[in-house]
Amino acid sequence: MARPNRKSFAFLQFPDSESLSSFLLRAQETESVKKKYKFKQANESQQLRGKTIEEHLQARACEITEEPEELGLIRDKITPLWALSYEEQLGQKYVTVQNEYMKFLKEINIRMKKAGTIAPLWMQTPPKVLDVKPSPNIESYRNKTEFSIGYYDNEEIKVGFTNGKMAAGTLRIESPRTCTNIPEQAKDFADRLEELVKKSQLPAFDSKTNSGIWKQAVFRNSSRSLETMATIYINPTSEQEKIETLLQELFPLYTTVILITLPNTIKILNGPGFITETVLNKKYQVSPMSFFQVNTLGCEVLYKEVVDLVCGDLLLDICCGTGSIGISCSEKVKKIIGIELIAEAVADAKINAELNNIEAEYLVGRAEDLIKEVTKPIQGGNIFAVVDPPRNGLHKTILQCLRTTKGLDHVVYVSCNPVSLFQNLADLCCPENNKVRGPAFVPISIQPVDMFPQTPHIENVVYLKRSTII
Ligand SMILES: C[S@@+](CC[C@H](N)C(=O)[O-])C[C@H]1O[C@@H](n2cnc3c(N)ncnc32)[C@H](O)[C@@H]1O
Repeated sequence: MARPNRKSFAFLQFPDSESLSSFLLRAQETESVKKKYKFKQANESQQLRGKTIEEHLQARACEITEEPEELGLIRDKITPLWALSYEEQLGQKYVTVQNEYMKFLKEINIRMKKAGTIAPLWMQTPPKVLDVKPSPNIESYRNKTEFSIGYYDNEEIKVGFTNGKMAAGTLRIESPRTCTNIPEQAKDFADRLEELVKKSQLPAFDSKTNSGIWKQAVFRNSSRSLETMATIYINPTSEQEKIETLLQELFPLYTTVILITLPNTIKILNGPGFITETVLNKKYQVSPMSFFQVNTLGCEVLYKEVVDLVCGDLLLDICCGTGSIGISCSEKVKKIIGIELIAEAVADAKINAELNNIEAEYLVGRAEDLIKEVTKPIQGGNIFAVVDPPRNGLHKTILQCLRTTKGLDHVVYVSCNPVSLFQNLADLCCPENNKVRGPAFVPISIQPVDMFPQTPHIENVVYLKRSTII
């Protein structure tokens, strides 16, 4: 594969038409879940520009003639703030949020000037970013750890985290032992799986040649239910039976063991095929493909912030995952409608609503495609939308819909990325113009919550109220 710098396309080269057809089939299968791909035959001049796989690898080998960059420690990569005290970490995160907030206020000013409107009252005394709420646990807090399976220095098979760079020739897998955010149980799982992979004598994935069988693994554990879930990902192979037999050694150790043959064939080898977790006294079933907040105790702090803000007739839980935010708020609202992209997560959400005796409706699909259908029949007021999108933030269609839906006067924006958060808030809070319709929202509170100690990541809960009801 050759991907020109900063371009949203790539040239793919296949050794034969059989490989091409099987690739197109696999691409089609993954398409509906994440992205839509377009494929076309490269023309002659493009073909001339493309390199063969061998030439590509050779060129890369030549690039490695320079002294390789010194490889950093894996704990610096996974937990870059480990050397700071927890207070210093929180201080650093506060500054990150504050900086993005300042950019947002500046952007609102620019848009007001462009629209020729006068500054709304809230701009005279904008809310302050509140102090970061700390995580109750600052080490071993992750309830989900994703491991790569590959090689250390080209030879030794490892299950751990990727370190180094492909282009510098330093890419390798390292043990997670020094990373303080990972629980011992997950580290032990990595060691055990490593032994099994070695014992199998089947190749681990090699990113240089894009070949090999054992690819990755995900370990989930609940400190509340004490349940564990080991999910192992492999490339398609005629040795699947041998792998399944080997993985039986894990059965007595973990509640559930799952084998996923890429791209998406899921086989539950042992146990129920999910893990159960408790957050704010509500029970949740979490399947291997479903999102769940990775720090359970930190998640309680985060959700409590949301629950304290919500109080209405209808709650739209946008990007709802396993339904956990809506379900946490269930005592404060009459009705919940959740929208989520991943079908397995929606299946979990439906079960979770039942488990907690809550009536809720869940829709599978992209929120940007479903939001109009959901908001169109809405009548009356007192509607809350809680949005909790992935790192890249909300789609423009959703932002537009939030602004134009009558009766939807409260938005609680939960975000793991301050950059996309404040960019989206600019669209929700700027004055109306010919691109952005509907009365603006006003930021009422900005509450950072630390869910990821030892790392620079920070969650935020921002409460917005419609300007017309203030
Ligand atoms: C940060 S997670 C939040 C999940 C849930 N609110 C929670 O607290 O566990 C974001 C969720 O958005 C879902 N998602 C991603 N893109 C989406 C889209 N375009 N439409 C709907 N859901 C989406 C993901 O599958 C994931 O479950």
